[in-house]
Amino acid sequence: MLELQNICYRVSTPEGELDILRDISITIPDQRLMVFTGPNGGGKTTLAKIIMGLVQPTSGRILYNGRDITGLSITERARLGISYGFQQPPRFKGITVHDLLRLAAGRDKLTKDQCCAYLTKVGLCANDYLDREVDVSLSGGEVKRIEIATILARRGSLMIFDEPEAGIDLWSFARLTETFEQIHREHQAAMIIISHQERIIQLADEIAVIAGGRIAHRGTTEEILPLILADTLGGCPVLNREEARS
Ligand SMILES: Nc1ncnc2c1ncn2[C@@H]1O[C@H](COP(=O)(O)OP(=O)(O)OP(=O)(O)O)[C@@H](O)[C@H]1O
Repeated sequence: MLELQNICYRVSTPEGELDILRDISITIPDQRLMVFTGPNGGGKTTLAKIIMGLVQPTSGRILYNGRDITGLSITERARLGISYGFQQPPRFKGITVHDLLRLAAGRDKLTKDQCCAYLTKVGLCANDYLDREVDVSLSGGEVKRIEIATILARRGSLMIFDEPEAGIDLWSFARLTETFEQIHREHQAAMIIISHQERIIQLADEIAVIAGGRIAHRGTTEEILPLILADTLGGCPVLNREEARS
């Protein structure tokens, strides 16, 4: 179980101090599929990076399975089973897709067939990709899918995907959605998926709408999706309601 307690993140800018995240508290039980959604710049990626240890919160605590991991490095968190797929994945010149999958799997020795299975889950054919370098010759959508395959190969207990739909074609997206569904159905891991896609939002056990550095709203798909899909001519109804309350 992941517990975020009163997470704040403040940065100094030439214009002064800027609060990116303001007192975020949320608990994500094991095997839960949580979707973070909300307007651009709301703070979703920053929160995901704080969970992974890429960004250190200004204040607040992160507990994973009861242990305080706030001060742990990325590597230590990865060892505990947390993995994160970047919104814009890095490339690794000189490293093949096969190497990357084997590195991700760690001690598990991956056979070619297993690599093939992971690539298939993201809509890629192993024959075409296993020996290719993860360099600039790959398209954005290909790198994105390869990175997601490495997260699957890691077999962690908490997988965080940052806009997995970005740059991915409709066919691969459908395959990817099935993969998320399967992981969830088979209780393989907890997942946090940052997404703006209705199809992914529909998979969620719970949705958190993050806006202005706060959790503006939380609820089930049934509660949140109609609000998001409602007429937004006057702005986001979820957020408007929050503003009216405060
Ligand atoms: N180090 C920083 N210095 C200044 N501003 C920052 C810093 N890190 C994040 N921000 C700002 O904080 C806000 C939240 O960024 P973040 O990437 O978390 O948003 P997001 O909800 O993931 O957005 P999107 O949906 O566009 O990916 C943005 O306005 C961003 O420019």
